[in-house]
Amino acid sequence: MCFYYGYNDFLMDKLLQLFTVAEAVEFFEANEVARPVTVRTNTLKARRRELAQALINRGVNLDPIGKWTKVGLTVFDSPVPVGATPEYMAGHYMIQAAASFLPVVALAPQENEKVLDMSAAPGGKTTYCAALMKNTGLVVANDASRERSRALVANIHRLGVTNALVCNYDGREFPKVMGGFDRVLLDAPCSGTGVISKDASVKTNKGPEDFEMLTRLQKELILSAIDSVNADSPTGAIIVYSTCSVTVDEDEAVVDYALSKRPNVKLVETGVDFGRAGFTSFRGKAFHASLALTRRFYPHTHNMDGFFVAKFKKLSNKIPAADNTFVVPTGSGVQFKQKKKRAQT
Ligand SMILES: C[S@@+](CC[C@H](N)C(=O)[O-])C[C@H]1O[C@@H](n2cnc3c(N)ncnc32)[C@H](O)[C@@H]1O
Repeated sequence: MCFYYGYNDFLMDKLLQLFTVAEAVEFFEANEVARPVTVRTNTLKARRRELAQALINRGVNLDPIGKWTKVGLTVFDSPVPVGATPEYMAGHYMIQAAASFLPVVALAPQENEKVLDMSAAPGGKTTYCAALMKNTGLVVANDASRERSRALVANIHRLGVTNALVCNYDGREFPKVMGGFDRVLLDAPCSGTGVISKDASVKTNKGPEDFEMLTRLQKELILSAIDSVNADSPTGAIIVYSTCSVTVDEDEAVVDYALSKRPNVKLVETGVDFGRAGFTSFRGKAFHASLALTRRFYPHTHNMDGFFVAKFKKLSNKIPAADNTFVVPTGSGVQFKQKKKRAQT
């Protein structure tokens, strides 16, 4: 199979652990085929019906993506490049993979909230958040890479987003730089095993040390994301963790780690009513039972990129720590460590 599909032994083993052999073959086959081109209507500037008509008038053959989104269109074929139409230039839509809508659907940002997109470039999800918030409140669009942030800034301008602030911190520096958010999206840097049809180099360019490095970073980032949210937010206190990878190490294992380190959060329904439930155990390791609330999306079952989405609700700004102290994270209002009072007997 490695030879036939062109994967290295390490990744082939990892992926085979996820599926029966028959389903693994379906997954590998789906990775050989490009996913449909999809676009998201930018509701800050356009309505889907009018956008669809404008594109049809240019000879584009399209349809709504599905019942679960009111803003997505699938483009079957087009006589003009969809990234160069006057409607595209005017910011009426974003070319965005259908699966990449899902973390924002789960995040469900509200008008006038303060939202952090911790790893935002090139901005598909930031601009979707801004549209749902109708350009009110604030979206802090952060990405560690200044280079990748150029596209983020360009998309923010093209789509007419006026409530975003772009910055280039390492996400692990939050909430020290800024905290108290109503919602945080961590669309984490990952191995990209869900998007092999777009980038076949993933088949061979990742080894054990890459996974070690990535999962360590994902674990550090998810704790920062949680600590950056204000549990007392009257409308939110929500964290969404997503990846475009299907490996358990980068998905359920990271979420399970976060639940163990931050008992002040719990998993909740993602609000996406399709996708497969996350693993509650894997290769003999049991995860928290609530991992069943997370969602997995696969190219061979949903005809979209492989994706993982988990949604947390933060219950308290205090982190019960192992040494009997409560740690109140910086940026959430108070900055101190306090000895937990012993229960009076
Ligand atoms: C999956 S991509 C984000 C895609 C983006 N959310 C979108 O929808 O357009 C992951 C991003 O994480 C950024 N990144 C990597 N390490 C980071 C870190 N330590 N802190 C913040 N961002 C980081 C990368 O530069 C990359 O742009």
